[in-house]
Amino acid sequence: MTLTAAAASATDVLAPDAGAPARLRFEHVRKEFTVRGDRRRAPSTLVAVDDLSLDVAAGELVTVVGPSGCGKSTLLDLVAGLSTPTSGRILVDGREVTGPGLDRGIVFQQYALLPWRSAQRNVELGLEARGLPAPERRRVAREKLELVGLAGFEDRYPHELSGGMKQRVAIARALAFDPEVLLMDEPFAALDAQTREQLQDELLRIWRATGKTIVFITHGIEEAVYLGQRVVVLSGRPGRVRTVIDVDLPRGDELAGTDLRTDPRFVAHRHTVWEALHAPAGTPERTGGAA
Ligand SMILES: Nc1ncnc2c1ncn2[C@@H]1O[C@H](COP(=O)(O)OP(=O)(O)OP(=O)(O)O)[C@@H](O)[C@H]1O
Repeated sequence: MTLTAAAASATDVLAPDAGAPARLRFEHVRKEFTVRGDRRRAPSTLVAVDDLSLDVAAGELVTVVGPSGCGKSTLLDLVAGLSTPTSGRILVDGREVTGPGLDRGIVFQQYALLPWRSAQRNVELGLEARGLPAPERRRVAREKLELVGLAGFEDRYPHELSGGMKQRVAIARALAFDPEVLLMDEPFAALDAQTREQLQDELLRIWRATGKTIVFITHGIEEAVYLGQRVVVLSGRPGRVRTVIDVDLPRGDELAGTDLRTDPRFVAHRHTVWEALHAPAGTPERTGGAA
């Protein structure tokens, strides 16, 4: 199916379920940066994201792909409240995001663990800021480390952990204060292929166990299709929603030890995302699954 053949209205693209209120809503978000001038050039304005609208339902796992520099990280910073939109709004459960908050947890590509703290104490960090008593902090941190498959590694320091383990600690830390939304910015990009695939499965398991709403940014088309219930494809800068693709694939027990990546439906979805990424600028938006 070509992109033009399945063009759909922007409203269809925005609403995963018209009846359910969005957990996360982007309303015509635009973000400009001022680029410093020099002796030859005057300062200028760079539009990183423009008129981006999207709804993410509670409990959804949405992946976001787009060309390098199209504003993916900018978008995540905006949701995290680390920067503010130039215009438009971002809402979490109907409340406008105006700064960082405990309703949003973030996992970056670089684990950002404190090297002088054990895995357990790294996970406890956010809980200390909330003023949770020590026994409660320890209990929650142990529970989250167990959830990410690190029971028994509580006392290890970051330098004693593999890259995959460090990223698990970072995920446990983000989950520790029980955020509504988990924001993940290319969290597995620095890992080797085998560890990455393992953590993708772990993330799906954690997502099913916790029911969190997850927005996952990635460069990888396969990763986007493997993880996402919907794949949001952004256009080149300024980033706009070009296409939203529903991914309808067998999950969990249905898979029964088979390699989903070789399933013809997976291959078809991957191709659809590839086509969307490589479509010429100005191609109409579309939504739906693979052809
Ligand atoms: N603080 C800033 N000041 C000026 N320009 C910025 C700033 N932050 C980002 N940009 C610019 O905004 C655009 C989008 O950057 P962003 O990092 O969001 O893209 P991205 O899609 O995440 O890129 P990549 O896939 O390569 O990581 C880029 O052109 C970048 O140079």
